[in-house]
Amino acid sequence: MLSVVCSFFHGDNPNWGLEKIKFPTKKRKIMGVVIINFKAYREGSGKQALELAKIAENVASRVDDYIAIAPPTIDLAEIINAVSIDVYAQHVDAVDFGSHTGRITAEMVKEKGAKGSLINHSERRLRLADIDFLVSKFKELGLVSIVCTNNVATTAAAAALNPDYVAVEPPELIGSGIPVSKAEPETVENSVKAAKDVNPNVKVLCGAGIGRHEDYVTALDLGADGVLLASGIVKAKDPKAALEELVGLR
Ligand SMILES: O=C(CO)COP(=O)(O)O
Repeated sequence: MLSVVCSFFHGDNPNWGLEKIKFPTKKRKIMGVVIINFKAYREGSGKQALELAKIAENVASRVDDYIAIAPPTIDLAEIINAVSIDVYAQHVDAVDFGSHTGRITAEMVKEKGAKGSLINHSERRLRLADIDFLVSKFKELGLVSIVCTNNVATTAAAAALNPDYVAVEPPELIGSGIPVSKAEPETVENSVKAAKDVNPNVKVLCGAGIGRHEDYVTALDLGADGVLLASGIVKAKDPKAALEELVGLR
């Protein structure tokens, strides 16, 4: 996957006799997965969630990267009806329909049109047996499973359950603005290796502190299929500009 990336053309070509001219860096041509988790941020819920979803849809329409969103559950139905990009839940409970007050089942989010869900986010951890239950249930229902993990060992364990994606996010870097792909490249690289050793079909995302184009490029260079991110876009002063920068449109 080494150079899916090839996204930089630093431009002085001596053959053209234009040594002195610096051509602008051209960023596009990176086609990974970008999943934006709105969490329970004020900027990512209610009316603002809808605005953010439309921004993601607009940017997605201008690139070949796979851009999807995970808004709060309460906003899922409205957003799914309003945009054409894939929408994921942030969490579902490991239960079937039944007497479970306040719970959300996988069937419920599927009925609303969700593409899948994050499972076991570090802010919403589950027991191993529950993760296994959900991954199997998602397969039966045709939902896409994204199992979040915190390190190399748990990434390998999650990959063994055969989800569609694993997403490694060191909790100490979440929301820090310090990108995992720069601060802990070995975590990303070794997670990719460990996950693919166990399950060559699983796709691997990394997340925590990702916000800039170079963080995304580095993640792909390290072998990841893409990034899972939140605050870098959701809490940005100008989320549209931030997402455009992330995917290399500016
Ligand atoms: O938890 C995350 C995405 O699920 C990462 O959050 P930040 O992008 O805010 O670090």
